[in-house]
Formats: sequence, structure tokens, C-alpha cells
Amino acid sequence: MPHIDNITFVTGNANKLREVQAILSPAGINIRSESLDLPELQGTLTQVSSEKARTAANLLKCPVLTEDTSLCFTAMNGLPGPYIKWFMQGLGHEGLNRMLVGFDDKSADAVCTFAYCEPGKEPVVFEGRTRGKIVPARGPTTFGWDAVFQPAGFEETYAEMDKDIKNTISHRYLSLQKVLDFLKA
Ligand SMILES: O=P(O)(O)OP(=O)(O)OP(=O)(O)OC[C@H]1O[C@@H](n2cnc3c(O)ncnc32)[C@H](O)[C@@H]1O
Ligand SMILES: [Mg+2]
Repeated sequence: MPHIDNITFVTGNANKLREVQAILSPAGINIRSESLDLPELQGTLTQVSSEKARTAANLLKCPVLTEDTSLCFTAMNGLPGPYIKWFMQGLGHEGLNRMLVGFDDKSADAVCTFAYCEPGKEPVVFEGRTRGKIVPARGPTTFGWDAVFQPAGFEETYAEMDKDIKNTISHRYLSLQKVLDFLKA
């Protein structure tokens, strides 16, 4: 099992990379990274994530971490799920709210699925989930759907809260803790 310093985190999303670095740096971990927007299969959260890691490992020929982020509306049985990127791009913050107009239940899960893969081996998947609800956009609109997701137990959206807070309660933080436990074992 390689040390996390020798694993490459592959993502085309600079905001994700910044958060991963911010979450790991208090632990003294400095992860390598590679900016690549990899092709993504359709399927379950696990399938999308593990196939992205397999592709990255075969391409870079080294141990990799990738992650896939989903936003799962309870009223829609988990959709848009892993397809949130395209819903966000097509509909924007207001459209995401409008999708739920016909439903009383505005709750949603933010899900981060990390996958670790060594070339030629099977990917291992780790899931982190933060419960919350979809609200009209509040706060900076710099990162994806942050402005419309209000985590349970908080009055602020992800976009409004201090990065230090988001990075200790987020789907990404929770998933990354599982990755660290696996790499330590
Ligand atoms: O190269 P990859 O890692 O795939 O980066 P991506 O931007 O394509 O990311 P995904 O395929 O996982 O799609 C997730 C979408 O959700 C957005 N997103 C991811 N994490 C987020 C977070 O913590 N808060 C808000 N939006 C987020 C992101 O901008 C995408 O639009
Ligand atoms: Mg992607």
C-alpha cells in the first residue's frame, strides 16, 4: 500500500483540489495532483467513481485517487445524483430549486465518493454523505451548487459558511476520513 504522499489525486476541478488540500494539510499531508477531466460512465455513484479511478490509474500508470460528487434529492429517489454537474450547468441554482417546486420534501444528500486504484487492480470506494436541504441561492457562487445546499443543523448554506467549517462537516471531509483510515490500515 503506497503512502498517501505517493498517490496522485486526479480531478479537473480546481475547487475540489483546494478543498482536498485544505482537509489534508492539518494532518501534514501533501498530495500530488493531476488536472484531467476524465470521461465518466453512467451508472450508480459507486460505478461512476470506480470506473473514473480505473481509467486514471491506467492512463497515469500509478496509484490514483479520484472522486465523484453527487447531489441526491430525496423527493426524486436520489436523482440528479452523479448527473448533478449537467443539471447544474443546464438549469443553474434557480432551476435546481424549481425542480422541487411540486414536492414538500426539499431534503437532499451531498455525497462524495472517493475511489482508490492501482494500475491493473480493482478500485476501492469510500463514501461520505452530508444531509441537508435545497434552498434559494445564498452566498458566493464560486463552487458548483454550494449556494443552494444548506446542511442539516446549520443556518448557512455551504457557500455562506467559513471554509474551515465546511471542510470539517462536508461530504468530501467524511469520505476523505475513510480514505485516510484505509491507507493507514
Ligand atoms: O474532474 P472531476 O473530479 O470529475 O470534477 P467535476 O467538476 O467534473 O466533478 P463531478 O464529475 O464530480 O461533478 C460534480 C458536480 O458537482 C459540483 N461540486 C462538486 N463538489 C461540490 C461541492 O462540495 N459543493 C458544490 N458543488 C460541488 C462540481 O462543480 C460539478 O458540477
Ligand atoms: Mg467530472
